Amino acid sequence: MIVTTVRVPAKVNLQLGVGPVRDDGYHDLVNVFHAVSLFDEVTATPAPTLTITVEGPAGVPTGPDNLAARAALLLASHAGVEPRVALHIRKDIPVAGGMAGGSADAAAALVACDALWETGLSRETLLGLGARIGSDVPFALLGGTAVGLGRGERLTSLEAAGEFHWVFGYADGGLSTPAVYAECDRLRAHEPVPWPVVSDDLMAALKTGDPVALGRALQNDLQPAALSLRPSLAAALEAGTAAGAVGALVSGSGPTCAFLASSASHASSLASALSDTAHFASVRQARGPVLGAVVV
Ligand SMILES: C[C@@](CO)(OP(=O)(O)O)[C@H](O)COP(=O)(O)OP(=O)(O)OC[C@H]1O[C@@H](n2ccc(N)nc2=O)[C@H](O)[C@@H]1O
Ligand SMILES: Nc1ncnc2c1ncn2[C@@H]1O[C@H](COP(=O)(O)OP(=O)(O)O)[C@@H](O)[C@H]1O
Repeated sequence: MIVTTVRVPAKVNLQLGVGPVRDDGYHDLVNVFHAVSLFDEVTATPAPTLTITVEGPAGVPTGPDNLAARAALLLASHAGVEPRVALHIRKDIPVAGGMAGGSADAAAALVACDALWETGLSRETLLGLGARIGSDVPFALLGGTAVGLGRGERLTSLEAAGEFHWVFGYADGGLSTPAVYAECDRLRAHEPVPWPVVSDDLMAALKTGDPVALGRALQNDLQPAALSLRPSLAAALEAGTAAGAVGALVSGSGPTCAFLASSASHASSLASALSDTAHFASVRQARGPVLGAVVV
């Protein structure tokens, strides 16, 4: 029996510039995605009907609202095949953590089902189907470091020199992405919201691979909203800075905190210092950039 397993990374947003809310309820973004070495795995096995099983944290739906199920159904209907597949998801990416775990699983399911059903869809078609599932899904297919415009789905890959070393502080309990965008709108209701532009400092830091410069250039317009909804994040970020992180920010819509280290060994000592605090449910070390969804 053919079984296909796809490994797919989490992301952190190096820059998340959020423009005014659009008529369709979405926000135009400058979203600089960076894929990091925390992975989910999706295994596709032939089965009479579509089923989803999840290994790992609680709180992930196993019905048609699982993003991997939506991906399998969309691909089947696009390719004109029956969605006869059992998808098993091994989760290591935090749920509702601002690291795009659900989007990652959708991207992995697209790649796994395309391989299992031998539908041979082009990369462009998979990216297009991904964008219909969620704004972050195309990046999980692409990986690396990339800037996403529009909702975040119009991607251009960026060259990044070398490797960056990260520490992630997972929280107890997630934050809802729509709720964080709504809080961002509420906080900015009485001020002009400029159109976001790509940060020159960030682009320069990526070209040279200098972690200190990258740390200074990290920027997340959703961070004030995440902190407003989860005030304890302020002290959590401060703990990382106090422990020597060269950059500290909320990952996307949060509540995961991302800390940049200056080297692999610095990341190890930072991770162990943060593990000794009470700010995080767990602390993980990772490097980036890494590849997007790949068959393993
Ligand atoms: C904030 C980010 C940063 O990368 O991700 P997370 O940190 O949550 O993982 C993304 O913009 C989340 O992308 P994704 O989770 O795919 O969002 P979608 O399913 O497309 O949209 C969910 C909801 O988020 C809001 N949304 C999303 C994208 C966008 N450009 N503007 C928005 O306002 C809308 O309220 C939308 O209904
Ligand atoms: N495969 C999946 N993994 C995780 N969450 C999923 C998945 N499919 C659907 N969801 C739902 O999507 C919500 C947000 O998931 P996730 O992508 O992990 O968050 P975020 O957008 O913050 O990165 C979850 O709370 C869950 O209800």
